[in-house]
Amino acid sequence: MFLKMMNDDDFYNDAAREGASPAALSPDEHHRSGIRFARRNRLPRTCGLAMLFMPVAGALVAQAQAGEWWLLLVGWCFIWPQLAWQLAYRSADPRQSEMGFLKVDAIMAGIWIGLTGVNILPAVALGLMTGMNLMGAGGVRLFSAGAMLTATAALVTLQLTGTAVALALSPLAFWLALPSLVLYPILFAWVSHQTAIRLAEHKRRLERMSARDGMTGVFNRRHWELLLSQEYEQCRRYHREAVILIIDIDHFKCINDTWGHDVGDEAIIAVTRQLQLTLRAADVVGRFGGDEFAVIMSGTGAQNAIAAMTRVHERLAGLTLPCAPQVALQISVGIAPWTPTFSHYREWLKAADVALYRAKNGGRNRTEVAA
Ligand SMILES: Nc1nc2c(ncn2[C@@H]2O[C@H](COP(=O)(O)OP(=O)(O)OP(=O)(O)O)[C@@H](O)[C@H]2O)c(=O)[nH]1
Repeated sequence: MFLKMMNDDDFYNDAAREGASPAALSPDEHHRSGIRFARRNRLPRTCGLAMLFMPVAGALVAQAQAGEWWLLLVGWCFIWPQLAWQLAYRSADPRQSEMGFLKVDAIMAGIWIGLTGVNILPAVALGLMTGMNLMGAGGVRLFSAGAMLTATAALVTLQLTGTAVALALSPLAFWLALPSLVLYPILFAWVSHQTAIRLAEHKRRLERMSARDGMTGVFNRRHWELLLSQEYEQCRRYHREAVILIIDIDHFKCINDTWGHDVGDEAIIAVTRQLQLTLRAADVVGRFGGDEFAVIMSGTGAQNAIAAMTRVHERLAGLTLPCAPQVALQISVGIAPWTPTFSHYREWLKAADVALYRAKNGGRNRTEVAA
């Protein structure tokens, strides 16, 4: 789980891969997510390969390898990380390219393991770095593929170059490999931690988006009903007082038709603000869609709810919309106190709806309490 979080987009896209929604990401989003993926690998690769230079160089000296290998080592450790990033960034499919580059790293690690005669500490440092990157980016599947590539590349290199296997541990090799063995896992953990923080923020944003109405910021109907069902359970268990209110703007269609939808939207936002300003912070305001709102008042009786709504009526009477000062904003309200006769929260909701209907039929701009 933790390693998978290194690659947070994969974490979210598991459902898509399993067939739930293959078209979850648009091509643009896929491209951007690929670039983020490549960017996440950039720092570990840059620092990791730089750290590997000394242990591998030390072992190359011991093996007296030819000069061109040194050029390749310098190129891999210091130029390749920037080149890989640039290539992935410019690629049509950055994720796919980066996956390929991780495999290139695995092959290169195998080549160095071969050229150093499987010198144990550089080999462990090489395997550790590439292994962590592969596992973090693509899980067990990519790690296994990478491990195979590393092993094959090491065997082929040993064969082709005729390098003698030198498994012995030297103090110099130990000191040259130590920084990468200690520092790279710490760096990798830090990058994972940063990814986990971003993932948590992303999750919070998604949760907020899924619970709130986009225009007004109050709870949407689905989430409000969830909170109502919880309130209903509390009332049933502890027989405590609570009321719900359904609020509808009067003649809203007329406001829309006369002044346009922009003014209609402004009216909806104005009513929301008046409700928020007038009601207690603990009251749960939701928008049912259109011009209809709902409120849960926990620990409150019908009389207090009526008093609160009288204040809202008064505030609205004194309110003018900047874009349409002639518009008179009025609301009708249906109130339903909880009673033990309700066998489901929907019956409670229905009672408030019936009260609202009575308020509308009784002339609007008024509050009615369920019988
Ligand atoms: N501007 C705007 N209008 C919306 C929105 N959602 C729904 N509407 C409109 O709101 C109107 C709802 O009107 P109703 O509540 O059915 O009727 P009304 O005119 O308010 O009449 P009464 O409720 O009987 O007083 C419809 O014309 C919808 O098209 C929105 O987000 N913005």
